[in-house]
Amino acid sequence: MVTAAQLSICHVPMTRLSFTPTNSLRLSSFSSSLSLQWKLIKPDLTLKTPNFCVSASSSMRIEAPESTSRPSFLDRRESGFLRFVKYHGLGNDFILITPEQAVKLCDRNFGIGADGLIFAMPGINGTDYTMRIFNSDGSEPEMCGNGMRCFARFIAELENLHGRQSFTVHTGAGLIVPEIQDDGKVKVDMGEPILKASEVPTRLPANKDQSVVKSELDVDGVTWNVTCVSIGNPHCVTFGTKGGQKLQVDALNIAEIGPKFEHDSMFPARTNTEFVEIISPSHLKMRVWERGAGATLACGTGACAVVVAAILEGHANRVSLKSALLSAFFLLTKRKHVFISHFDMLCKTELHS
Ligand SMILES: N[C@@H](CCC[C@H](N)C(=O)O)C(=O)O
Repeated sequence: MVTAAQLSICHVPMTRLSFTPTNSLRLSSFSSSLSLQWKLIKPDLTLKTPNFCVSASSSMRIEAPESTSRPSFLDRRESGFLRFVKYHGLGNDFILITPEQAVKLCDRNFGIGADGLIFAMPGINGTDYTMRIFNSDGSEPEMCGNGMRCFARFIAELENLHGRQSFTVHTGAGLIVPEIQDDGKVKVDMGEPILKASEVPTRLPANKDQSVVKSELDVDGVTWNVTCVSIGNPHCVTFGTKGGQKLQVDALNIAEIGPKFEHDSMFPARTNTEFVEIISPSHLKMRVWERGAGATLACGTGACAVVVAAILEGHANRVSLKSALLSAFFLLTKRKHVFISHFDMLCKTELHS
């Protein structure tokens, strides 16, 4: 279930970027605001800038967002406090804020703590909204599956939308149309997976059809079999080493091996990496090392990439994440699209081909 946490953050009135809670997302000065505030955050017990302080005190509480007749939960504020909202999709967590509050707060010890920071912005190219996401290292990925599900819920809360809804969202990976179901859960058509090596992108030698499927990648003297897929963002999926034992993902030192994949010269844009254990032909287990965010509990684009790679390598059609909260499967139909959706503690990934 996607839940929300609210963190009260001590706010000292800002000279340049004062925050005015609003329902409107029509804002134009976001880019310059972001670059200004990005530099202001320094890890310290209490973060202080001339404009802003984040107190690591006991002011955090977790609560479900209320559904009231009030116009927006962002409008509810106590004097001297700003409300930030944090959502997670299966533990893959994000701070959702409006551009006026553009501050990097992903630090787990001295900020709110999150895998990424998402900006809900005005739509461009005729879309309803634009989603920009920043990894916890400050890099900007093209797309984020769980982030898009959280984004859709955030927009629904912000705009007081109820029932079945869908809207168009511009992302770095193009147009995405999340669908909020009647029960509030969000399904996202993640589009057609990209397999062409140069577009993933990867420098690994491609097969005749230009894809990199079950290819060899040397990492620290060990040869891994990998399949490279872009779900708008780059993924390297491995089911194990060449001629090695079946991968046992719980035993993997992901903090050691993950960065080596991420920064391998074969991946000019770095890569997200999914390590996958074949539990049975109908059940896969995955751990992910995310580009720019490290080990996370779940990854929507990663789950889609694993499903695609499993099909291409002929392994299986079900995926479960280490968090044990996620089980994914695919369906084959006429459109070659992958979908994620959320059913209580189940995240469904489907490949429509
Ligand atoms: N966790 C996300 C992916 C976030 C972006 C990723 N770290 C990247 O840099 O591509 C998901 O749910 O898809």
